[in-house]
Amino acid sequence: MKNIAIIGASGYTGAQITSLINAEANLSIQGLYVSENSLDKGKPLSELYPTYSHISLCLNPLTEDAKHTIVATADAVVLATDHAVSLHLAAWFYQQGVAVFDLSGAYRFSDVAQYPKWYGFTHEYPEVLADAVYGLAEWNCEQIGKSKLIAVPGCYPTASLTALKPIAHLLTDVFPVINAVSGVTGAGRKAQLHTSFCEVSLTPYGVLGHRHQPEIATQLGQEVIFTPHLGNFKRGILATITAKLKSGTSTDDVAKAFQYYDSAELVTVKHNQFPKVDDVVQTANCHLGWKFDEATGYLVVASAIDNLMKGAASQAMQCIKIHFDVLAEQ
Ligand SMILES: NC(=O)C1=CN([C@@H]2O[C@H](COP(=O)(O)OP(=O)(O)OC[C@H]3O[C@@H](n4cnc5c(N)ncnc54)[C@H](OP(=O)(O)O)[C@@H]3O)[C@@H](O)[C@H]2O)C=CC1
Ligand SMILES: CC(=O)N[C@@H](CCC(=O)OP(=O)(O)O)C(=O)O
Repeated sequence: MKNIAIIGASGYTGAQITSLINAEANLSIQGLYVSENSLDKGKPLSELYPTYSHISLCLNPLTEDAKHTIVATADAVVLATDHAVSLHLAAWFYQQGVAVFDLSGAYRFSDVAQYPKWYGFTHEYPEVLADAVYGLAEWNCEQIGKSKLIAVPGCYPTASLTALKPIAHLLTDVFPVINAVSGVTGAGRKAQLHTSFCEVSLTPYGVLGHRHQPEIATQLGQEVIFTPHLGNFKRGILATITAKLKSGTSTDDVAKAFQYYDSAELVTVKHNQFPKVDDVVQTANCHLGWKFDEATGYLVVASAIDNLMKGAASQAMQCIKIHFDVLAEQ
């Protein structure tokens, strides 16, 4: 039995992973935490999320005492907090010997030079960062098992990399073009004008400047054009990607490349059939669909995930299970 503290549990991803951990026989919840002065401290999680009325846990303020109790009693912490909050908490818990599963972007780049530009802070913990592993579950299983600091990928990078990594060896110098639409929960639970009901309307944002572009490019080993869009739905991401493949590539070559996922429980690949967001919402699955034009060498591959699940909480759960080998204990 592994005991897990969840910090940022009142947020969308934090509440989601709380429900997943609560449902696992071999995991227990050490406690749910919000910031020390949170308006929600002391409230039952179910007051914020009546859908979780079966979870009778309250939100605790993350005081210094609480942090020390977590170190003494928890095997791991999940950080479902903003990048700038995770930056410090991840380093502190990691240095105390607690395994850290960070849903933020604070440890996703191994190069410290990337942080000021994309996250607006200088990374103060290069020695901790050096131990961090990128938690793309279907690709980095061995490393996730070994490191006690897992940087769980962003939602758009999960959708994009799951689609592109199998065909990375077939790409040319032509940058793959990723157009992705996300539901509004991708922006988190806090009130913001651009995510309010009357403001949301399908539109691109972060054009040629979203922080997930370098995250995808770094992990793929190839530059990409990435354009995110905010859609007027709550959950889910659909990334539709166009890529020019090497001259002489056949449809069979592409099919063979996607066979990488033949043994992957959560990734489904279809040829000439394209995924829908509704089919993956509330699930841990990624649905891929592709079509290849041998005459022009262009591939279109679409990838659908639930941003709060495969794009955050359920991928963190995959990492937790890999790391602790929870399934093997059952
Ligand atoms: N939403 C999504 O689809 C995805 C999000 N992510 C990443 O996951 C992280 C969480 O995102 P999301 O759930 O959307 O965010 P939310 O804004 O919904 O939730 C943030 C949580 O952090 C808490 N919090 C804020 N400051 C502190 C602090 N100093 N100490 C402890 N808790 C704190 C908040 O509670 P309070 O303010 O009351 O203290 C709240 O519980 C972010 O880094 C995000 O980038 C990654 C992939 C997908
Ligand atoms: C719709 C929306 O706003 N989505 C978020 C991405 C959420 C996510 O995956 O984020 P992190 O890399 O921040 O962890 C955004 O574009 O910033």
